[in-house]
Amino acid sequence: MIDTDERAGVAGRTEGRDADEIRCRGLVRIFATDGIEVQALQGLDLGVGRSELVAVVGASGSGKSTLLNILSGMDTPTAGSAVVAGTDLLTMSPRDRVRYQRSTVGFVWQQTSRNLLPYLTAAENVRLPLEISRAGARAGARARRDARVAELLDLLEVSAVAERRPDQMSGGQQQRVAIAVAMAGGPRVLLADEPTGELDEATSVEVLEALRAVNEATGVTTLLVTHDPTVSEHVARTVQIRDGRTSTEVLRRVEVDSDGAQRHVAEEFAVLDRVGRLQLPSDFVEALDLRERVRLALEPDRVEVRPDRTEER
Ligand SMILES: Nc1ncnc2c1ncn2[C@@H]1O[C@H](COP(=O)(O)OP(=O)(O)OP(=O)(O)O)[C@@H](O)[C@H]1O
Repeated sequence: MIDTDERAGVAGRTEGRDADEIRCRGLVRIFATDGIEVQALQGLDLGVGRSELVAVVGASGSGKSTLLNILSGMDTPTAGSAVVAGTDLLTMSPRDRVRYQRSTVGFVWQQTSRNLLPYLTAAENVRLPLEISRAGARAGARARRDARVAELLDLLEVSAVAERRPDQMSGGQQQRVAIAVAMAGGPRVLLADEPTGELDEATSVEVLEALRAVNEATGVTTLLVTHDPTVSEHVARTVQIRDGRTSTEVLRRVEVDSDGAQRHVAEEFAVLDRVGRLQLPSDFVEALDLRERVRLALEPDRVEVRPDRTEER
């Protein structure tokens, strides 16, 4: 839970630093169908550091899938910039795109059918990308590939179902095998789209913990998108998208008090973009009945936002 209701603006971090493994700046994606334009992303800024694990949350239609489709190289933004593991996603050639999708990023999707081949066992599903990738060819010896498959299944704690096909596994086991498949090629970035969308609460926690374990063990930069706001209880950084832009961030850390007891502290921040825009949380807007115009005042240590009551006078 959020300990405090005070939401401080953080400048710069979400905007992305040059060293970030995922860096989106002013990302815009406009869809035009039947003469109607939808702005799915409206100048989104996001930076994810190397080896960081970040959850992006947002309501339906907020732009999560659009963002992930761009980061996975399946869609191209209308404007802005997106650089992932040194690859500029706006300028990459078709050949770069194939290489990017095969070796730079790994994906886990919500639907098992998109992650795993139904007629292969867990071990065969994990072995497949190794056999078709260059890394696998270099690794050469079959024994080394087998060792890699065993290592990944062990890391994801699914060794016991190695010889089972997807329909003989639970939903949580299927998603953990899917993470092993995504990690097989040794990607620098792991992208997960609603990886817990079809799972019950307990199994969702199990899959989130598996993603965290993989992130910690391998240092793969991990970004997952979900509509489930409770994900912030399991990851150190949660970024909220509202109307195609990042609006708030929840940062979670462990504090140890003088008696050695551990306490989880979560703080929510408003995101300030490069040109000074921030979105006020809707509950703040409603509480003070803020509409159209507000009054701003610069105090020595803060900026005040007050309702404009001019018309009431
Ligand atoms: N191919 C498309 N053509 C037209 N509009 C689209 C297309 N893809 C997405 N949109 C629109 O863009 C907006 C953002 O969609 P997106 O799928 O990214 O949201 P989301 O946050 O992933 O939602 P959900 O959780 O429901 O999947 C929505 O208004 C959606 O209708």
